[in-house]
Amino acid sequence: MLFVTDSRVKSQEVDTPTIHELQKGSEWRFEVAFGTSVEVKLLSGTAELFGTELALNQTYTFIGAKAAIYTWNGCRLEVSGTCQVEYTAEETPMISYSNTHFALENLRQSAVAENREGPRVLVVGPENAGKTSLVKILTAYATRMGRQPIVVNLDSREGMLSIPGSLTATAFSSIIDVEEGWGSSPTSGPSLVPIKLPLVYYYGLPSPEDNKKIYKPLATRLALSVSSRLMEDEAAKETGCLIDTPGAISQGKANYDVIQHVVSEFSVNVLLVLGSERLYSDMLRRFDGSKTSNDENITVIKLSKSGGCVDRDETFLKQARQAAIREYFFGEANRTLSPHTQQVDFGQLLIYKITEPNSLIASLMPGGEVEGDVPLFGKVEPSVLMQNCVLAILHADLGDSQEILRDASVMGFVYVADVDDKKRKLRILAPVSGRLPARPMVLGSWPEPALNLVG
Ligand SMILES: Nc1ncnc2c1ncn2[C@@H]1O[C@H](COP(=O)(O)OP(=O)(O)OP(=O)(O)O)[C@@H](O)[C@H]1O
Repeated sequence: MLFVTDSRVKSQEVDTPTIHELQKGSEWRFEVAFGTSVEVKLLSGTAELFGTELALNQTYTFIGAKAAIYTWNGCRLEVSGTCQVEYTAEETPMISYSNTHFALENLRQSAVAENREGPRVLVVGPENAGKTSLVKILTAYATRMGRQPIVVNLDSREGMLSIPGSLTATAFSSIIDVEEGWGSSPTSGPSLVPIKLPLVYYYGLPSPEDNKKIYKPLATRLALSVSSRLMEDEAAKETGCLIDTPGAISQGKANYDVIQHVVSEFSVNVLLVLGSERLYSDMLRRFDGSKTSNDENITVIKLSKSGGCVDRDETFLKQARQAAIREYFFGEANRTLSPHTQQVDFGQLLIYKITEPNSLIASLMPGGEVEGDVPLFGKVEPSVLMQNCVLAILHADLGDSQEILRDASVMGFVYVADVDDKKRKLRILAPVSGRLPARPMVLGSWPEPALNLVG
């Protein structure tokens, strides 16, 4: 979801606003394409978007959004602009989602009483089952009660407070931005909603299956950071963590090893299974009644998928990824950032390409002797193929081994605006000014090259 003040977009909003009267327990579902905008204002009553309350009389602008505004007690909404799809639904799973939140609250209270960690919650389910939306709702409900959940995103297809391709962990102590969803964390400049700074790892591939030898260790790194944060930070310890996952690990037994890995690394004690009877029964068989490493029972809970969940087509998802990359560097209308371009020589950069064992290119990678036949990364020379790609700068040193590169977190991302093969120079867009640090950089294949970021 994006907010922009663009005259081309605004000029389409000439129609008079529509008023929606929502009965208690219902939601207004809407879809807005990229390139058009819809403005929503709460005129009376109370309403929330994926758990985050809307303020009365404030105008929220949505671009490239598929979402729902739910009301517990009834409300009036004023809507301007054209939605691709919009309707009101009386039947929603919100009561069971809120019961889940209160069940987690009970676990948090007993964790405090027994000086243990709050629940570590894993959400699994097929693609578009509403996993991310549920994690947003549970995060928003927890923060509304003054809790501080750590939210972990293990879905590299979409970024959470970072660009797609990354895996993150973030402490949420303040509200989620209504217009932005998770949004991206600003690389510079002020923000209306308090800034959340994620810990970022770059996986650079769309699915865990693409390279489990990188994916699983990254999940382990995140789990280690989360557990040390839970040890050090009382508010986070009481609340526990909420983990979002990619649909791919829930679709077929071939990837259950990834679920097993995440459950054991994060000491997950609550497994929420969304929208699949078969997955629920598989998870029950595998985990129900088993114990975590700290001897707590693992509980598996089935939740139904919301009828509002929409299958997003590839064009929409691609536009969302492009918007997330643009936003990382440039921010949005109410929070513009100041990225900086600079020329660098080919020789100044050390770039590694992430290996995809399933792809043929991998077999052509030079060097590397880690784990079996295929190296994790291959050194690559800058070339025009990198144009419009994003590179992750790692918290690592130039001579570090493949395992250290694999386990290193991300300092920030840069964008390759231009490559001049003849002069052996690149034009790089960085979020902040100053010389690029002398650190290894990683090129993945996800997200795909961004279009025209600097024109
Ligand atoms: N109640 C709802 N009304 C309208 N849209 C909704 C509703 N719930 C979810 N959506 C939308 O449906 C889409 C799929 O939901 P979501 O991203 O939560 O699923 P997911 O299981 O995380 O998907 P994936 O596995 O692809 O990451 C999203 O665009 C989301 O905003």
